[in-house]
Amino acid sequence: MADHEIRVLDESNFRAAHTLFRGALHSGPATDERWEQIKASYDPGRAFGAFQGDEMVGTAQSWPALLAVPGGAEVPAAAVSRVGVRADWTRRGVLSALMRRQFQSCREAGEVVSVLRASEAVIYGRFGYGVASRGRQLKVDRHRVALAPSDGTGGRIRLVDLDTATAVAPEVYAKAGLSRPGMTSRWPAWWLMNLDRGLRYDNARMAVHSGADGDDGFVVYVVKGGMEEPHGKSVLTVEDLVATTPEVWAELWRFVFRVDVVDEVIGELRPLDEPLEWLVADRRVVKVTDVEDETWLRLLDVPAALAARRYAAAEPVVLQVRDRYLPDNDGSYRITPDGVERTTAAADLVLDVDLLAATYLGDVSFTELAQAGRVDVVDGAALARADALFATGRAPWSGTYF
Ligand SMILES: CC(=O)SCCNC(=O)CCNC(=O)[C@H](O)C(C)(C)COP(=O)(O)OP(=O)(O)OC[C@H]1O[C@@H](n2cnc3c(N)ncnc32)[C@H](O)[C@@H]1OP(=O)(O)O
Repeated sequence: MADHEIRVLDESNFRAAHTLFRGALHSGPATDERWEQIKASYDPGRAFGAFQGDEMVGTAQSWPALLAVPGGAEVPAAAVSRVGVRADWTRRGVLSALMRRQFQSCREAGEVVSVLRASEAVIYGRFGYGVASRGRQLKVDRHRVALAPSDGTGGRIRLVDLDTATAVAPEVYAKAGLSRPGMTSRWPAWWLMNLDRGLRYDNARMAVHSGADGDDGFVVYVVKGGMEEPHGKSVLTVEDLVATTPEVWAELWRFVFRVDVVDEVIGELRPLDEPLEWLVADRRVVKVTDVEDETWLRLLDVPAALAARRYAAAEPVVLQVRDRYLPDNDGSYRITPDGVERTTAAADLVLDVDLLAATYLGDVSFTELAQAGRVDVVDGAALARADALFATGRAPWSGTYF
């Protein structure tokens, strides 16, 4: 019998859970002032604790969100976060128990998928999470930036204060919509924990673009170094950039490159196919310094998830999916451009549910996975069919870090 039990947390133990989570990541407890802001981000019924008696030894929580899938549908998703097990309790099955409980409760809430950002890449694959989108880290020497000619947008960019920022940003985000596979809606606590916190405590700035139809894009950035340190490099990091049109996207980046007393511009977890190189005259000034996993995706309800996305024109394929944690997902699925059905027909390709998640938004092809020996190939010709069916026009990307 397990030496701990999982319970739903309530207001009386949210703070202890937060302190436990921060401790697991080697940070100290939040101050009273910070906690006043953070406590609203705990959703009753969505946070769990692992207890031995009255002592909490592990925790995990989530927020309800929507995930955009290929074809444009938005499926109910759990955005999982604040996962931690006390260092003296690790490797005793506490996270495994928390995950099982969380899966159960998310499925009861009708959530089709869950998404998270992983502190370490070795943790979540066993629970059926796969890397479904990635981002690239960019470094630009601002002194070498010459912007390619442009007519601009005819709009205007203005710096805004905290009150305006917190009013405008969610509206612009809604206007822009979840325009690529992998994007998620942003829940109220996300804005609080990111935009509000950044502007209030971390010296972030927000610039808003407005055009003929009002506010239609914004960029949040923070500048560090420079004047604070003698002879230091001044580095501007783009934290968030949301645009309703490609023209506004370009104008916001041009604005960023024009901010004075900046030596270097950094973009973190930017889309793999963001055409920043084409915005500048010399494409070599845009250095890709890293490519990292962004969305870890768990298909909680495989039939519903497969049915929610669209498929490109190609001959059908039968995928057999293995799911150790949620065995009712186990089985074969016939995928066609017209829809998906469970089938007893022989499988063409066999793969684990974490790898299906990796293909789901279009980040990796079946051929690539098969080449690495991660897919069992029954019919080699099916790889090209599966790749064609699952192909999407754009690299999946979320842009919402939590
Ligand atoms: C979404 C987010 O919040 S990401 C943040 C995640 N949190 C952290 O990184 C904080 C620091 N780490 C921790 O708190 C813990 O190590 C956790 C939460 C990652 C894992 O908790 P544990 O209770 O130790 O996991 P549990 O005992 O259930 O492990 C299950 C399996 O995963 C393996 N595993 C779990 N975490 C790790 C890890 N970090 N590295 C390698 N293997 C791991 C275990 O060895 C075990 O393998 P087994 O089934 O073959 O025996």
